[in-house]
Amino acid sequence: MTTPAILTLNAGSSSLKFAMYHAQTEALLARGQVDRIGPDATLSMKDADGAALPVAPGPLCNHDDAVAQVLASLRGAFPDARAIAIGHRIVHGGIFHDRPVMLDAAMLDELRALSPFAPLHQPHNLDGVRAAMEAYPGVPQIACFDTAFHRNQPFVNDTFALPRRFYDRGVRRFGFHGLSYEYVSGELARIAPTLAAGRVVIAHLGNGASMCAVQHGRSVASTMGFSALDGLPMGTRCGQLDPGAVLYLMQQEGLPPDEIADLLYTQSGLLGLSGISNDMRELEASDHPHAREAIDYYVFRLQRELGGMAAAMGGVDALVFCGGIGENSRLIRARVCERTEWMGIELDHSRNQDNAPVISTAFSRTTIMVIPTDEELVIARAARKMIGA
Ligand SMILES: Nc1ncnc2c1ncn2[C@@H]1O[C@H](COP(=O)(O)OP(=O)(O)O)[C@@H](O)[C@H]1O
Ligand SMILES: CC(=O)OP(=O)(O)O
Ligand SMILES: [Mg+2]
Repeated sequence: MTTPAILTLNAGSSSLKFAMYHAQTEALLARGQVDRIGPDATLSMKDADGAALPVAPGPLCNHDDAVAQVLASLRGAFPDARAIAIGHRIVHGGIFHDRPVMLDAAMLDELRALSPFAPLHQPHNLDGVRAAMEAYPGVPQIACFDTAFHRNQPFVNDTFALPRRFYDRGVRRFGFHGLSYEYVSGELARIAPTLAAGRVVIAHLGNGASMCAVQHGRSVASTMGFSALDGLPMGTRCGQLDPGAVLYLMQQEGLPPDEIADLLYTQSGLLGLSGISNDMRELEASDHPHAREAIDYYVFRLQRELGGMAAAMGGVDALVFCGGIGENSRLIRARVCERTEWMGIELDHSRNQDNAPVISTAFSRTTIMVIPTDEELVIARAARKMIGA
């Protein structure tokens, strides 16, 4: 007897996250990741209870290697599983895709043309697709877009005040992290339908970070814009930046475009400000003044953007934290909620310390929640639906 399975792949610039689900029951069978793809890469895999599973030995020097070793590890641990669909996280779906699509050669060409819009994500996402197509010829491959959730935002959040022709050419705000927002909004609708029908701010605080204003279940504003650089500061990305600063780097400091891209994507954010680490745990543990200032800046920007998201909806009924920092950092959550009583936000410090699902006081006008996100499950559900499993 074979087990029909759905695989999900989420290929980042230096990581590959994956999961496998039972196609009929949607039960998680395994999840894992390859970190720091290259000579020092590591591959780990766990079962649904979090117990470590053995992985295949072999090189993890590039994305092709990583996909091959992941597939070999899954085959080794689940010899009876048969992949009937593979779902992929694709960061950029362009201006038209507001839902998942089946991948074929023409669609791959269309998505490859979007690589300049997301240079640090899209090419790797598509490398993952190619490697999976070669390993599983004939198995349906489904693209799930990070941009889809935001595609029907109002024009005022979709555009920049540039001449119109650039909007028509796709210089728009795409939002990103949409799979996470879809999961968290869905969970909120399940746990607290009245709140989900109102005005919700979701803060996705991982290595990449953004906030989204979700009203009546629909994205109306978000902090990430044209690229995954905008909005909140992140592990290594700058977040909101005056375009004049980029002009200065080009014109006065003479930095070529590739170096500027590297600076903004990989040397800025928490890492750039602290000079110590991109990892919030390390910064929280450090007593270096630059680590403290990096956290101060992070919190300050979060508070400013929170005010902006609330303003976009005329108020806020629920604030939801997710992502590695949002789900785990008591310090960041507590500090973001400081001096926010004017917005009706009142944190219950002991619930926050306990990492409780609801961390606001009984008197808080705004409910504050922590909902662990699950982008993989959103991808698996979409793939299942696409093939009619
Ligand atoms: N207990 C914790 N306290 C503070 N930060 C944490 C904690 N656990 C994880 N993080 C932070 O979460 C971030 C990674 O988020 P995650 O969502 O796992 O990343 P990715 O975007 O790669 O999926 C890192 O900055 C890490 O330090
Ligand atoms: C779109 C984006 O920023 O994704 P990540 O946070 O995974 O880098
Ligand atoms: Mg992430």
